[in-house]
Amino acid sequence: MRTIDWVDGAVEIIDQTVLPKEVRVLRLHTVPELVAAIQSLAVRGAPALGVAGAFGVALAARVHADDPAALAAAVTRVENARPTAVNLARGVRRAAAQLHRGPDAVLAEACAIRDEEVAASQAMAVRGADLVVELCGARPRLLTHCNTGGLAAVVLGTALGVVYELHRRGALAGVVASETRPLLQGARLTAWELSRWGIEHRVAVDSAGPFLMARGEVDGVILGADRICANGDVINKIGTYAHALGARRAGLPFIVVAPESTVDVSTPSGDAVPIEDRGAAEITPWSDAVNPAFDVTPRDLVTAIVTDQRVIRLDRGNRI
Ligand SMILES: CSC[C@@H](O)[C@@H](O)C(=O)COP(=O)(O)O
Repeated sequence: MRTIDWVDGAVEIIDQTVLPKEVRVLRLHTVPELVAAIQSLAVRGAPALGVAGAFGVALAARVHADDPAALAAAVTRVENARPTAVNLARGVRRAAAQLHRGPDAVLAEACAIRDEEVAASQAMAVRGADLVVELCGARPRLLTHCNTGGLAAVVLGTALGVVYELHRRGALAGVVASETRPLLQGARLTAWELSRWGIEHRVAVDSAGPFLMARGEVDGVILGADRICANGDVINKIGTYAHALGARRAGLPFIVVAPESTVDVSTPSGDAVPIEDRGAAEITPWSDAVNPAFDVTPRDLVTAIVTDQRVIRLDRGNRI
């Protein structure tokens, strides 16, 4: 099942704001509807955002075919809907590069991006599972954070695709899904996807992660990325850095799985990445708040990055 697609002239997504209580399909016909879905996290996760961005340009190209100024403004709105995951701007720019050839060419490019992400998920699952067995043992217990499944990547996913592949091989002893405050992508979305796949798992509060590692309850950490910088710094959901510190202290492998579409060599390091702050309303009605949605894990805490094309062993000095 594709969690985002182009169907009969509209973008169809599974509304991730209402899972797991309800499986609701949303049809998005306009750029404002698509931007609202991105900003509410009805569609989210770096690879899925790349596809959403490209489909957004396809919507804009149809509606504003005769109005170049309105078309440019709509494309910019989609590109700026969220700032951190590089896939969104990248998907938008790739699709927008076809605008001079007309709406059908834009849609074809967006569908190509979708298909590339599907293929990338399958490649990462196999390569990542091989690496996990090498680094974490034959039947590891893994901790993951946020949601990196098909919901975040059209089908299968990045880190969660690796988890699925290990399960398929009979090479998985357990999964801890870190709940992922404040929007609970782990407790709601990852738990839902693991249940659908028949994979046993336990949800833990985010702050339990480093303690579970110290107590010997997991053999490795595997998660995704929203942007991988030229120096190897990894930008991912807030809480990732704490898990990386815990893994280092416990001597555990810390593995990042992301497609090449998330690798951004034009961003030199984590310092240069705009980190979305989602405001106080998401976390407290009583106080001002600081609510960074992502953090920066420095490259020296990362054991390896698995993409659809390669394994980058940062622990061995490999470079992006
Ligand atoms: C395969 S998804 C990798 C990342 O995009 C994921 O870990 C993440 O941080 C998503 O953040 P979100 O704010 O839910 O879009």
